[in-house]
Amino acid sequence: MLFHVRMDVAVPRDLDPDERATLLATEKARALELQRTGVWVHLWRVVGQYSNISVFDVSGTDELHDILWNLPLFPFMTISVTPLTEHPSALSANP
Ligand SMILES: O=C(O)CC1=CCC(=O)O1
Repeated sequence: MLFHVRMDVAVPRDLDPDERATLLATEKARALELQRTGVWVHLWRVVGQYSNISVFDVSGTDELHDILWNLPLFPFMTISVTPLTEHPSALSANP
């Protein structure tokens, strides 16, 4: 199942700089790992915002919830999820 996910990031400004660097590095490593396995299909920065738009390809809501809940940045993100299905006019639906 495909899900459109928006993550708005708000890391506290007073977070210790070393902690911040470690947090972001850990998040990046996890994001790269999930992209390499094909689960995190798209990861785009929203222009001018500390936000991303992502597409995940997972077995269902439980897997997606588990992935998002365990992201290192999860405590500092507001996340919104939209389930996707094939559009009848998409090329993929009209071979
Ligand atoms: O910077 C972000 O948008 C949050 C984030 C998600 C994956 C990653 O590496 O950073």
